[in-house]
Amino acid sequence: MSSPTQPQHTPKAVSAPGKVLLAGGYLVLDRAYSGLVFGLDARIHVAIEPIRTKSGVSLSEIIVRSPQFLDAIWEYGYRLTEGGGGIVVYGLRASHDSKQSKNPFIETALTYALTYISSLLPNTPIAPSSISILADESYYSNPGTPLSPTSPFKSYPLPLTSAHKTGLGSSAALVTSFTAALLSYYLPPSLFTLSSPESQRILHNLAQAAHCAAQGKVGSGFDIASAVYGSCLYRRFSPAILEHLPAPGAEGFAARLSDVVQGEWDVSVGKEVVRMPEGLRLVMCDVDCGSQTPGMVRKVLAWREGDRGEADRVWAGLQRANEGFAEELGRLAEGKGERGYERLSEVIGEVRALVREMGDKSGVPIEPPQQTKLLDACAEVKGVVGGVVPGAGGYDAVVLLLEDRDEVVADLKKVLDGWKGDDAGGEGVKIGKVGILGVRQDMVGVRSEDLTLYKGWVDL
Ligand SMILES: Nc1ncnc2c1ncn2[C@@H]1O[C@H](COP(=O)(O)OP(=O)(O)O)[C@@H](O)[C@H]1O
Ligand SMILES: C[C@@](O)(CCOP(=O)(O)OP(=O)(O)O)CC(=O)O
Repeated sequence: MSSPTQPQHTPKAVSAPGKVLLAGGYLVLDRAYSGLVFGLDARIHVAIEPIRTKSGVSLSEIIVRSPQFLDAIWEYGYRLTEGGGGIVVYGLRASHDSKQSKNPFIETALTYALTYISSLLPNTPIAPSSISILADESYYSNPGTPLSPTSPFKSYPLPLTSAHKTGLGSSAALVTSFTAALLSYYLPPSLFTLSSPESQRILHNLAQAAHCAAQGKVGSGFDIASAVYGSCLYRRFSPAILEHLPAPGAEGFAARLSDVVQGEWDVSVGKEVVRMPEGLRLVMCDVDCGSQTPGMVRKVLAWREGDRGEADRVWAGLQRANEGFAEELGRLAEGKGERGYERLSEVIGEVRALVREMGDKSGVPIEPPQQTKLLDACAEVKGVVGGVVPGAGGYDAVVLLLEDRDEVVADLKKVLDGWKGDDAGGEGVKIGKVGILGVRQDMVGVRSEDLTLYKGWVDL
C-alpha cells in the first residue's frame, strides 16, 4: 500500500533505437562539421512498474533487472542529500561489493533522472519501483534461445559482462530508454509526455549529461541524439555545456543539472534531410577480428592538431562528400532516380577515398586494407550499391547500402560465408568471420511501448 503522500504510478514501457554513423566519423566531434546517423530497428526496451512485495514487507529500493542475462540484477537504495546535491543512489546487497556486478550506465542514469525528477517535484518522495531491461538480439553476437516462439527477446546463458557486443550503441539506447521510462513514470503528463517535442528536448539533454558522466568523457553525442530522435543529420552541442557540472551529491548538483537540462543547447538535429530511398536498405555486418587499435580518436585528433592545414583540407573534402552522400539519398528518395544508383556508388567511393586518406595520414587503420578488400568484394555483388566502415572505423564492422530484395541479401551472404580475411595490411590483424546482423535503418527514435510485448519476461 502506498502512503498518502506517494502518488500511485502506472506501469510504463519505452524503447530507443541503436545507431550507425554512416558518414562523419571524427568530423562530428567538431561543431563545424556534421554526421549522418541512421537509427536501427534494434531497440533497447525498459519497463517500469511499482515494486511487488510480499504482504507486510515494505521495500525502499529501486530494483533493476536484465532478465535475458545471468545474475543481472542491481538493487539500489536512494536518498536526498543535503546542500542541494540531488539524489544519490547506492548499491544494496553483497553482490554490489564485486566490481563485476556494477553497471555505471544504469547507476548514473538513475542518479541523474531521480535528481531531475526530485527538483521538479521537491515535496514528493520517490516511490520504490522495479525496472526491467530487454534488448533486441542484434546487440550481441552470442547465440540466444527464445523464451517462446512469439517473444522477440532471447535469453543468454551468461553474465552481461561476457556478452559480445556488436557495436550498435547499447549504452546510448539503454540510457535514453531508461531515462525516458523514469521520467514518464514519475512525472505527471503535464511535466513530461514522451511524444511532445519539449519533453524530447529535456530527455535528450538529460540523457546526454548522464551518458557523458557514465562514460567519463564528452563524446559527440550522436548516439544519444539518434536514440532520442531517430535517423538524423547531427551537429553536436558545445562540450562546454556539460563541462562544469558538479558530481552527484556535491553542493548545488541538483540546481545545476536542472539548469543544464532545461537550458538552450546549440545542438542541431536535422530529421527531414535524412531519407532512405524506397527500395534501398542498410545492412550491418559484424566482423570477427583478432585485434583492435585502442585510442583511435586520440590519435586522429593529435594528427589533426599537428598538421592543421592538411587536416582541414581532408575535413572540408569529407564534409562535402558526406553532404553529397546525404543529398543523393534525399534525391533518390524523392523519386529522382532516373540514373539509377550510379551517383550514389560514386559518392560512397569519394567518402571512402577521403576516409582512407585520413587514416593514412594519421596512421590510424580507419578503413584498413582488410576492410577495403571486404567492402570492394561486397560492392561487386549485384544489387549492392556500396558500403563504408561506420563510426570510428577499424576492423570490427562494415555497413552496406543495397537494394532491398531477398536475392541481394542471399548473394551477399554467399560472399560473406566464404570470406577468408587475410592479413592484407601486414599489421598482424586477421579478420575472420563476417556475419550479417538482422537489422536495418529505422527513422523512429524513442517511443512508448505496449507492456504486453514483455509477456513472460516481466511480471506485470
Ligand atoms: N541488456 C543490458 N542490460 C543492462 N545493461 C546493458 C545492457 N546492454 C548494455 N548495457 C550496458 O552498456 C554497456 C555497454 O556500453 P558500451 O561499452 O558503450 O557499448 P556500446 O558500443 O554497445 O554502446 C555495458 O557494459 C552495460 O553497462
Ligand atoms: C569517432 C566518433 O566520431 C564516432 C564513433 O562512432 P562509433 O559508432 O564507432 O562509436 P562507439 O559506438 O562509441 O564505438 C566519436 C564520436 O562521435 O563520439
